Amino acid sequence: MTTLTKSRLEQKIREANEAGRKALIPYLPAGYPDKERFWRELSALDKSGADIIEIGVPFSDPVADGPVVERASLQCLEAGITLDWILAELKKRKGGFKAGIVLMGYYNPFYKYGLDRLAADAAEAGVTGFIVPDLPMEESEDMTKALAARGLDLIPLVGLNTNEERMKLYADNARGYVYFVSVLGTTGERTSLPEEIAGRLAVAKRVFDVPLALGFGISRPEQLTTFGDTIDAVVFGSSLIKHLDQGGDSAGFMARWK
Ligand SMILES: O=P(O)(O)OC[C@@H](O)[C@@H](O)c1c[nH]c2ccccc12
Repeated sequence: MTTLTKSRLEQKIREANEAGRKALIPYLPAGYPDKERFWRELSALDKSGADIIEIGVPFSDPVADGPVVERASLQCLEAGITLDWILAELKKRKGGFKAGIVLMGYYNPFYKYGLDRLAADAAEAGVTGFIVPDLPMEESEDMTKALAARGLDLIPLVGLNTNEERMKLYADNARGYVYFVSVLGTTGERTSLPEEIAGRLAVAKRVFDVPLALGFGISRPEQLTTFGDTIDAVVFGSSLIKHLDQGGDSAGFMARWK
């Protein structure tokens, strides 16, 4: 594949690492907790240290979402949040965020929108990448191509059950960063992370040139101490949503990570 420009997402993570810290990637479902406040929280995340912001596209059958994310995104779905709305609202704010913007969503709404149109409109709206948990690598060529034509990345998800051979296949096309899923199961906070993570991360670190982001079940920096430099970025969703539900704000949540 021809790489026209260096990935903005990779750059964001490298910049954070050069400043001596892990890149921070908060996740919020689009339109959560409500349409207006969502954009305020997004700006607050952007101003309080987010390097990349992952925006969830609500979907009726979110197979990889745990209870907290699922409830939040269903609420957004019921409030009428659509991919069109997300792209139109982002377009109005283009250039307003320092952080890279990634859309996380299931394949069906993207496919229905039309992959070329999606890539064009997303680029216009300032989006820099996509995460599509239910799109297997074997079926991702069309989307990867459509996105690449606009300089956008499709972020691969790898996990504890991804063997080295398969990681190498992903590595051929990996751009932006690799999302390493810390648990076998759905999103959501965990009291402890599986012990085999460190070993699998070490393999991933060897195989991939792009940065590694760890996500699923992360709520505090202390959970990361054992992984040292093998991870370059951290993703958190459920813990941020809960923090907002309990009356907190995004800036307060981000302060934990300073
Ligand atoms: O909620 P957690 O455990 O912090 O995990 C991140 C997560 O919410 C976000 O990245 C995400 C939400 N739904 C997903 C589906 C697949 C992969 C990732 C996601």
